Amino acid sequence: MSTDTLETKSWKTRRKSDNSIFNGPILRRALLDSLRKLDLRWQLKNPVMFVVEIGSVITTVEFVRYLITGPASEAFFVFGVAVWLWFTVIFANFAEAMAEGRGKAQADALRKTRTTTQAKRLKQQNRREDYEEVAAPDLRKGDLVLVEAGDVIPGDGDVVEGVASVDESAITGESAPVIRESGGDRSAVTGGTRVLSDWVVVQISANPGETFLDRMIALVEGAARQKTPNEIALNILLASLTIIFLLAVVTLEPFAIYSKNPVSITTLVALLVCLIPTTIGGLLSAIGIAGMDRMVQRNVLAMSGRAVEAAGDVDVLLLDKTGTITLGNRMASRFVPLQGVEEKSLAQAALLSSLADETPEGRSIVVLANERYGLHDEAAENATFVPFSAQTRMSGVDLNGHADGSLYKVRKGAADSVKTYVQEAGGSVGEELEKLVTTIASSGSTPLVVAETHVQGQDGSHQDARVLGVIELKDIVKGGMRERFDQLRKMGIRTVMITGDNPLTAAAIAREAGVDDFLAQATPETKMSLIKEQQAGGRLVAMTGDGTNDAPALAQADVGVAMNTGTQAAKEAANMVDLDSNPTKLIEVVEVGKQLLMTRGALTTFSIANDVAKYFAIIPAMFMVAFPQLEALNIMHLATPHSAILSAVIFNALIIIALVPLALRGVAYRPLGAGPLLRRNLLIYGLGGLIVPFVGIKLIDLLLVILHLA
Ligand SMILES: Nc1ncnc2c1ncn2[C@@H]1O[C@H](COP(=O)(O)OP(=O)(O)OP(=O)(O)O)[C@@H](O)[C@H]1O
Ligand SMILES: [K+]
Ligand SMILES: [Mg+2]
Repeated sequence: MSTDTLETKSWKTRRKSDNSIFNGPILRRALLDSLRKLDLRWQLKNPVMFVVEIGSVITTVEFVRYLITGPASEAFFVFGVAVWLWFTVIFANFAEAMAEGRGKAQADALRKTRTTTQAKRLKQQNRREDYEEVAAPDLRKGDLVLVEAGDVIPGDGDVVEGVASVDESAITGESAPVIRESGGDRSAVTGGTRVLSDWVVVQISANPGETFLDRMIALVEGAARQKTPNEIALNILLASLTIIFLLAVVTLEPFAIYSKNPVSITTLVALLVCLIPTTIGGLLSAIGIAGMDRMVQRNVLAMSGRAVEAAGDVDVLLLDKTGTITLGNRMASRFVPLQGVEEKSLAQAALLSSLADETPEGRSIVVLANERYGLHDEAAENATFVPFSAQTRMSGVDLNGHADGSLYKVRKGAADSVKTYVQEAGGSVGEELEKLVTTIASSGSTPLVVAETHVQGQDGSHQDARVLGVIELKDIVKGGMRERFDQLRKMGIRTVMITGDNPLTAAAIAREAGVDDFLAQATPETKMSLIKEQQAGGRLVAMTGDGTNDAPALAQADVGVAMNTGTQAAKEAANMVDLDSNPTKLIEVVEVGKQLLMTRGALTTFSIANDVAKYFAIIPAMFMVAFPQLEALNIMHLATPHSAILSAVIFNALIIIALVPLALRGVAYRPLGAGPLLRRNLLIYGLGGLIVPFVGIKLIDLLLVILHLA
């Protein structure tokens, strides 16, 4: 038992202590992997590096040829070019392997937390005593299992009965236990976590091999990674540039032969490699993997690279109110009867309507009725319970008491829903209720209206409906919300709170939390259509939520972040899961996304600018003998044609390895608008890309001369 707790700790500690990118074991594994990735089949997915590797093979063959035929000086030069071309490919492989390395180490640690547990599978529903022991891998979707204090939860699922505190450190790394309970938006449990106290019945929601832990392992390991549309587009651009330069270089040859100064194959290959965008070609995939990894560092699991990119461009953020902006344990705090109704009979009706209400709201009503009025939850005879739904916004009970077929119904729910219900049953709703609801809602609390109906006669012809009073549900806005929303505003992101609650409560909470806008009385459908509307206007929408009623919207959003505490439905629909269940995590998610886009943009700019300088180094070197007029181009004054070419190739390889840390860490993020950010990057990486190679190639050339290598 304690061993896997230890493993758990090590996965978190590893992550925390790991902020230096280069650590021993990861480095060793990456070095080996960069040799493994020399396999040409692997290189096929990266056209730029594929061409470089073919060039390495050609120059190696050339070297062997010169070894045999001489002259030795030429063999020496060709050897230098061949070696540095191999290095170019290996450095690019190394960048990718380093990016993958941390994920692989985490996947290993996670695998160790997968223990083979025994499960207590219930033979029938509602009979907790009656179970059989089976191995966790034998569980299937839909199975019900009992998990008691001390047991490891055998698979992913939703709590359908009971409340328990759960140690989820195996996946979240947080040691504080969390509460998981049936009925509300905190029902999801994850296989491999442990129940600390009490018991729960869990309905298994994933077959073996498809669990959250499996998906998490595949994700951090990069096994599930696919190229994003942006990456594919950039790759096509890089491939096109490569083809253009390839054609340009090939057509140089007849030109050179005509000038009676044929250029060697090695020189042509060197020229080609220097001109094609090897820097970004070599670092592109590392940048993407590192972006996903930075999400994991922040305890966010991004299911796709596409979601991470979309996060960088988000315009609108939709947040759900209860549990996301507020603490979410909406508790009944008082019963307020209408005139002529006794407080106790309101409490009695409220209790009756909540006996089978498994939501936290419902349970809190039972508790309050109990504490305040000593009322007890004796099971009602002949009761049909009406569970809460986000569509009806009501819950209650029908009591079929008497032989004469009379019916007694109690309903509680959102004010407008219950009002409509009462009016449809022939009752009336007065001024007094209106005022009461307004007062409670304006304070940010949620009013639940309680009504009763007596139905008489076999055909239900005689109905008598009336409102009894209101239950006040109190909720609290989480701390630090306003600051976070201010920050989002600075980043150019609009925040909208959406809630199933009434407009007055929504307005009060919205004001207190400092969101830009809100939408009240939202159903799952309206949440979804709001997102579609925004998307139709060309905006990228992010949404955070936890409830089952958020699931369709989470799936529709460009970036859907589900709280780990939420329901399985929400977690499955979303394309990110926040293990810390912190709704304002989206700020960090956006930052990581922006950082990814900026890093890719900056290194692409740098790479292309960079190649210009190599052009100035190599072209004069190639043709100076034949065309002395080209002296004007020879602004770098490199020692010899050979040293010029070799210096350019060496620089071209070294720049990749030099930029690996930047590719892995990402460029520094600043909350600036898109315009200033672009200008700043063009200045640094465009201008830098132009200047750095001139200096670098010149220095390498000097060094080669000093060392008598050229
Ligand atoms: N157990 C319940 N029984 C009856 N009515 C309820 C119950 N729980 C909530 N309601 C009413 O239904 C409304 C809608 O609830 P729903 O869960 O869809 O949204 P919400 O939790 O208020 O908001 P959010 O979407 O931010 O979570 C609530 O505002 C409340 O008035
Ligand atoms: K290049
Ligand atoms: Mg809700």
